[in-house]
Amino acid sequence: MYKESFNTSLSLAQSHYYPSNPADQNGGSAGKVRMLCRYVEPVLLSENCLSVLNRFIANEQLQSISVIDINRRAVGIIDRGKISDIFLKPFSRDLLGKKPIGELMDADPIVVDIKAGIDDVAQIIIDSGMRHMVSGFIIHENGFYAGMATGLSLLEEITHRKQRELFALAHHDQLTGLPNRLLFKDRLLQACQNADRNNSTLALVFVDIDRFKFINDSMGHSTGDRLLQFFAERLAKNVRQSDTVARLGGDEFVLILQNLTSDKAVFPIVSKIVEQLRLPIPIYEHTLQVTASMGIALYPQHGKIVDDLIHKADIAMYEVKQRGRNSCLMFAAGMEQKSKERVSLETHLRKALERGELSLCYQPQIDLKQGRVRGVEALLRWRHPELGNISPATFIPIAEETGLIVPIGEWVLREAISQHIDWLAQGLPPLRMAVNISAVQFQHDGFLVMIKQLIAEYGINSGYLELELTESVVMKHAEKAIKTLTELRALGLKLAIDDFGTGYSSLNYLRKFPIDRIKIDQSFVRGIKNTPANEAIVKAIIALGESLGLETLAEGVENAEELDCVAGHNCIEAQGYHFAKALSSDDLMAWLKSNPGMFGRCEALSA
Ligand SMILES: Nc1nc2c(ncn2[C@@H]2O[C@@H]3COP(=O)(O)O[C@H]4[C@@H](O)[C@H](n5cnc6c(=O)[nH]c(N)nc65)O[C@@H]4COP(=O)(O)O[C@H]3[C@H]2O)c(=O)[nH]1
Repeated sequence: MYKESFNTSLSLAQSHYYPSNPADQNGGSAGKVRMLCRYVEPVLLSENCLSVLNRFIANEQLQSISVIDINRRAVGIIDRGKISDIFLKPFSRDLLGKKPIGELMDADPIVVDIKAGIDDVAQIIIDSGMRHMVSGFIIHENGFYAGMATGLSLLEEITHRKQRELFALAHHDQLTGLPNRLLFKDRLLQACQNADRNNSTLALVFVDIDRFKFINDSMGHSTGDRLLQFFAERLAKNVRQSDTVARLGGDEFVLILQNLTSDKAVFPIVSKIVEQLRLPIPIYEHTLQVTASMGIALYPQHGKIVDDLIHKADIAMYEVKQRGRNSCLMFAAGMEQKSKERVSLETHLRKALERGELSLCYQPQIDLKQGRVRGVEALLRWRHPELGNISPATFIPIAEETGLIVPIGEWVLREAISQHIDWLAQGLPPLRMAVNISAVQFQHDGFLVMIKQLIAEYGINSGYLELELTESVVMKHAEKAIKTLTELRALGLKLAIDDFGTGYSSLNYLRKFPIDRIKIDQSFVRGIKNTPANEAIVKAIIALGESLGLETLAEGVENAEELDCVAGHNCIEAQGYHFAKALSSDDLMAWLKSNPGMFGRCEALSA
């Protein structure tokens, strides 16, 4: 029976293995003494010293031998050092050889249950002043001798565990527990090798939370962290165990989907994930609804080299962002060229400001009742020495994504204010100066401070400075927007909602926004006479403005027909090619001179 229990312990000890996935090891049990247990034939208390000496001589691996009583209970331990020390003395073999072992053994062994935790044993050894650290301790199971463990094996186990912890730390993301970039690359390499062996396809999917930065900045970092954890859980729940979900940093996640039966097999999986990610996420007292953009690259179709594959999945994800987010796309050859152009444009844009390649144009805004210029809209222009004129529709989104819009936006405001002051100095009546403010700028922490500083620095009458914000910028996180708009209003600035009608507006909020003007988007003005639906919308927006006490301005008026129509519905102001395109300061002067009625009597222009 004892033999049986010894053998069981031995086989258990031998069969123990460490899981290969470090995440499993990390989350696994703290480790039992069972894994240290080595079966060593014990000696009986009544045996004599010589027989024990012979065992040590025959087996150099033995550091110590345990002593059991006739009931097979551990009662002592004999250390190799002690035995050899005694028997090396002259005549000791003869003198002590026939004595019972009980006289030489350490009668105070550390005996531990096989189920005890390794940490507890380590603590017992430390508490006993490190006794038996080398020789070992005796392990019992249900009161019977089960084997021995040396302190060395305990040390080794603890060291391994520390190494595993360090491995897990170095290879896992601390916030979500997912593999990090380092481990992800390793897994991807392995997955590619597997795909080669099995002749199968794998998909690498880049996942990015849409507008995460904004959520993180506006709702606080702890909400952001919680969101990332939820997001990680959702991703992990929606893939197979054999697949990998990793976090590369920030809000960037990746999936490695293995053993796909065909190229198309990835779409149902990814579409399902997109759907699942959209579901509301309860965080503290909020319920957040986020979306994600996903880019897919296939191995081996889109790249045989891991870095190449990563690059392509990233390009595909970027393309999804460009097309309005909240979707997934597979990499396609054309995307790469577009991405290269974008990167090159971004590099040029970074230098555009310091190289003086940016300038402003001004498009007149006309009061329709009086037929006079009331203001101008400042529109940014970029002329690159080799690439020529680059449209703001192309470079403003890049400036927004890279954060360059913050310094560029400040430059625009400075330039526009300087121009306003310059025109006044030239004797022109004050013109309202409308400046476009992008979402990134508006949400930037230093925005209000910067505006206050500019007003103080230039001494501009703030009533002539109008900020244009799009509908979506103010409607999203409307409560916060109301606060900022109210502060801007208190500084005396005018506020306009740009591209009105293209986004989603809550009438309730619209009522609360301290704004002065609604700019009707040009898509409703275009061909208004022949498109009854557009005319109805324009009419409704004008009526809405009237009822809320807001002025209205029709954008993109290109001909007399469109002008008559918007004027006929009592729109207050208009701008568009029918009057003038966006003009340089000099051209605007020339235009004003050739349209003398536009300013009424103005000596500066008639000079
Ligand atoms: N087809 C047609 N177009 C007309 C007509 N009248 C004006 N436009 C164009 O419509 C755009 C109006 O500006 P937006 O809606 O603010 O749209 C602007 C604005 O969103 C952005 N943008 C321009 N300058 C700035 C800036 O300084 N800061 C920021 N954040 N965005 C700017 O770039 C967009 C495009 O600007 P632009 O290319 O200058 O294009 C301008 C203008 O040239 C017309 O009768 N017909």
